[in-house]
Amino acid sequence: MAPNPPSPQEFPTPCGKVLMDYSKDVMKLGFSLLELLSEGLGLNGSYLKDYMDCCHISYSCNYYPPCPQPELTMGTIQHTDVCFVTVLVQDDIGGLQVLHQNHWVDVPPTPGSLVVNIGDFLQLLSNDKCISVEHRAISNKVGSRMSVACFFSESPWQSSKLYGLITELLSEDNPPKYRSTTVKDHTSYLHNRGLDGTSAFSRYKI
Ligand SMILES: O=C(O)CCC(=O)C(=O)O
Ligand SMILES: [Fe+2]
Repeated sequence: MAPNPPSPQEFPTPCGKVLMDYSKDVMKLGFSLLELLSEGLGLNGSYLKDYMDCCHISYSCNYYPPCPQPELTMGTIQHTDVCFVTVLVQDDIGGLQVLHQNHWVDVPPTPGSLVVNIGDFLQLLSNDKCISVEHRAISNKVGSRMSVACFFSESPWQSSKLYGLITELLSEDNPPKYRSTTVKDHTSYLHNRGLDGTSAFSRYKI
């Protein structure tokens, strides 16, 4: 959706306008979140947005049909998001779960609310101050479910910038836990590896 949104003809007719309108608002929200997260990390408010080579926004629009035997399958398997931040809107069916202290915890839908996830790159940049949450979506037999995840990242195809611990956060007490990587390298590693449910971070551990 950004920086180069598709042309209106490329969208399915019912959702083109609504996605474009939503994009404008969710971008404002995403940039405010990046500002707050920068401040939370003790950095200048514009730090994270400026640090990203080019803010790339993509969507994953998920449709989960009802399933007669949900215990035999999975909606979206365990993973972390390959981005800085994700803003997710879900309908009222439910199914999203996060891994907390080795237990799967439901993230029940709250009308009018959005879910914000930290992604892999923010964990890498912040040296684990922000944690890229393991999550999944389970299937259900109640009815079909939809969710739209908006990822704030950088285009894996357009940038070869190396992302690692933010230098301002580096100190004797806070040495880098991970080696730097590019969005392209991390994305292609995950695509080749597939969704096997293991953490991607062990690969970068120093
Ligand atoms: O459907 C959901 O609630 C989660 C979707 C998700 O994790 C994703 O698209 O990355
Ligand atoms: Fe996700």
